[in-house]
Amino acid sequence: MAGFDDEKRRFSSFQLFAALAGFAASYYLSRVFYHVYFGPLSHLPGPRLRAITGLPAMWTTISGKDHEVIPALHRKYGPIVQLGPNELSFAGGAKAWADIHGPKKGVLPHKDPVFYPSSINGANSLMTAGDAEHSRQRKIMSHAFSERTLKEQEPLLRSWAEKMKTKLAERIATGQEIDIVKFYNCTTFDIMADFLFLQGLDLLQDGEYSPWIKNLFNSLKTATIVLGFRRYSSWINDFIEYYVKNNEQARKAEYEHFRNAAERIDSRWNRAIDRPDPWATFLGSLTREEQHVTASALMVAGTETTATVLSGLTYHLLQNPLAMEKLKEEIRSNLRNFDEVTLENLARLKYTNACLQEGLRLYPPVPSGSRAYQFIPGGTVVGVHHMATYRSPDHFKNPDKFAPERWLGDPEYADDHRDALEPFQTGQRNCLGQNLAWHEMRLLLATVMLHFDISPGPDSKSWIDQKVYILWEKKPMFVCLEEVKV
Ligand code: HEM
Repeated sequence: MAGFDDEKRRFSSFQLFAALAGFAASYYLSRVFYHVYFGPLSHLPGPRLRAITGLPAMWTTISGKDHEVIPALHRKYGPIVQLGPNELSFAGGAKAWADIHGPKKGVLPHKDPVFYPSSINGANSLMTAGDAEHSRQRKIMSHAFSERTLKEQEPLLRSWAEKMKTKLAERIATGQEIDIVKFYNCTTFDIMADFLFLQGLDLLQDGEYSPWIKNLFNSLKTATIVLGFRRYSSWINDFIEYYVKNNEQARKAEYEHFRNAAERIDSRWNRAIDRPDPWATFLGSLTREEQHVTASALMVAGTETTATVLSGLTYHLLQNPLAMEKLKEEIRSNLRNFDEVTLENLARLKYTNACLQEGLRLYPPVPSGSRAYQFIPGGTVVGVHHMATYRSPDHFKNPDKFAPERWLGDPEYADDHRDALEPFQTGQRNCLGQNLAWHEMRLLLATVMLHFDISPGPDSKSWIDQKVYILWEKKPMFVCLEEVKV
């Protein structure tokens, strides 16, 4: 009899559990059903599965395929695509840029805190600062990136370009292989370190990455995978925020990057130099903690980006020998020797500038763009997708073709929407370093083209087959260089 009672109790507990589970499942399904068919995003195009679950968006991100999958979705569904239950991607050209990022007086796109997690020391850089703090920091920092300040730093920039040229020539003499991507990276990291810390990182000296920079590149894939999971679920995000935020072991790579930048900032103030140091003014107006996070941010934002454009452009020039010849001809006929390679002279070279625009279009350094969030409805993450915009036939004729002429008034490309290209983003949160980036890109490109004939090395055609972990996972690009007497 007792056995029968036990059995009955067990049966009713099972029934209760099943009823609760059934209730939870139907509640969840009805919410999903409501969201997909009647919710505020229900009228927007995109695959139904993506409206139901964030899994496909997570998978696209962690498999490094954002740059292929999202443009393909835009080609199928149009300029607005729902990527996940609360995520929209835009590829609508100039209007999308203006609607999402501005300029709109007084309205800042609020940044997605998942994409821009809090820093190690709790201070904010421009990238993560809230609205009020952002305008204070931006005002302080904008002097450092003005044309006047950059002109003051011209000798420093030119000295690094000259060093790159010397080191490339030395490498040719040794007969060793030349990975041009590495040389561009070594140069841009040395330059940024020299601005920030008053001393380069000695990367160009041997044409090799230091452990700090190797660690930085290696950590991008893990960071993207963590980001994919954080965006998939607010529970996972909360868990990571709670358990990982102050766990130095779990954030080892981040801590190492931060410490490397912070230590060098501290020692910059004890270093005596005999050259102008315009960055002292802006860095000195930030708190020491802000200086640390700002240096950490600039050692990524102001380095790899510029080297990426140069690498992508070199790839496209190697695949388009006629364009390469035209570029060399413009540079060599206008600049007779390195003394004439000045920021002012370089800004006048039309074909050089058109090649760089085309390089930025075909291979934008942050291919997926950043995620701001706005209020359509509250909390929906929105962003303009660079690759989807720039490879869209709605905006550019022959979108996959390298055609610098499209920036030079060629009637064949008269209907291109040139104002859709905004690699530096628009609005109050656009790239503060774009003037510096332009000078640096022109200077390093012209230095290579003036002094060397460059031709493809082994496997260079397939170099472009890459994944994206926030930034391009750039492979080595081996090239054959021959020095030209100028
Ligand atoms: C071709 C090279 C570059 C490209 C394509 C580029 C692109 C961008 C983009 C798209 C943003 C917006 C990011 C976001 O909101 O998440 C940005 C922000 C920023 N970039 Fe660049 N960047 C380049 C080079 C540089 C350089 C050389 C520096 C400085 C040395 C720099 C400093 C910054 C800073 C400080 C911000 C944050 C601005 C703010 O939030 O107010 N960038 N950049």
